Amino acid sequence: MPAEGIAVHAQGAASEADRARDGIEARFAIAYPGFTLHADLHLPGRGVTALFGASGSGKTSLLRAIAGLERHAGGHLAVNGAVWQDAQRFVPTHRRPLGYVFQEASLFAHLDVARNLDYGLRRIPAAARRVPRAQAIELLGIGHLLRRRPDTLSGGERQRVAIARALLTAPRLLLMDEPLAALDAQRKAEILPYLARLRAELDIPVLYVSHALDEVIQLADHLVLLGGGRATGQVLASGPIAETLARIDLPTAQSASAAVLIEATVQDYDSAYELLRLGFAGGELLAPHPTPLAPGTRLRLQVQARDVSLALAPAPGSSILNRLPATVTGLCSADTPAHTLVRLDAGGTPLLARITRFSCDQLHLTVGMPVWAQIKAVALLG
Ligand SMILES: Nc1ncnc2c1ncn2[C@@H]1O[C@H](COP(=O)(O)OP(=O)(O)OP(=O)(O)O)[C@@H](O)[C@H]1O
Repeated sequence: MPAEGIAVHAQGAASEADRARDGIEARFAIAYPGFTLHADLHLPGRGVTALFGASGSGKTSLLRAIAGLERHAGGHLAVNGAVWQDAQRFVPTHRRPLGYVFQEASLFAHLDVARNLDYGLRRIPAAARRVPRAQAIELLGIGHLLRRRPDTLSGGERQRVAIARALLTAPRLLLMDEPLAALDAQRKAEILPYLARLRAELDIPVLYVSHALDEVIQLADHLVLLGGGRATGQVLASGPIAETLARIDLPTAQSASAAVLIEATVQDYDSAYELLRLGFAGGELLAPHPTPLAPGTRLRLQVQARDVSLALAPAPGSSILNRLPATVTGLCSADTPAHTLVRLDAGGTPLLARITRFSCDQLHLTVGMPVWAQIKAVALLG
């Protein structure tokens, strides 16, 4: 394996170096007894990249390789121009400017929140700090918790402290390994907006391991999909989130929970019916919401493939609010023999519809056909 890694690097040294300056270059051949994963990734140097895939596909192993917690011969890692591993060098984990947030927050039980944060700060000279202490506290909403001990905090609060502490270590890369997996749905919903704020307000690239698609749709800009069998992990795709989720050749689209991401902007609010009118490239959508949101607010929407039905004409007398003219751009079998997955284009925005194979045959759907996409529910993801 080392020979392969070096050869790839030597062939295009100049262009590799240029590319690596902007982005994360990660090439690893991970080989454990009974499991292998070859990854050759060029990831954006900013924003959130999700490492998503089934249990055992190698997400954590890849993250540990990137952190330098496991040393794999022949590996190559450069983060926005800084080489952390190649044929000649291996920067040990404690010398890598990275923050690591695990599933369970590992705070010091005998220290209050303020001292837990200061512990992160100790080894970072003031000039090197990238996120001021006050900003980290404000971003994670933990100002009122500073005098509390970790055992008096909820799981979500503990995790917010752990994230703030990771930010204070002046990271050039933030690694998060299922940081919400130990939380119940309510705690998860509480903490997700804080993570979305980090994405919006900090210029630190994040690699985010998850196997929860809703989390990924809410947070990620780029998606790395891992898959494979029990003994072999594989990178199935790596690309911008919206485009990659709509690829019908991938298991994400073929599963019963398939969904696409639409970026929309609030147009106005009908307070009599508590409905938001949202604009996006493919038209307008209405979504119930208990409170007004300011026009111009940008939102991520999740549209489940199972909530999209198709009609050949705009059906009158239906309770479905959202109907969009669209074109069929792809058809393939879904997760069960009874279902078909239809890819659609609505004014440049890809959509997925999971319909019965029977309906697909009844409508004689073919690629290129104009249809009406009827969307039963739209989840607003903030
Ligand atoms: N240090 C190790 N030695 C041997 N095998 C390992 C080691 N670490 C991980 N594995 C194996 O590598 C495979 C991938 O594990 P990994 O934890 O990376 O998967 P994952 O996608 O993060 O899974 P999950 O979502 O369940 O956390 C598994 O089969 C695991 O048993």
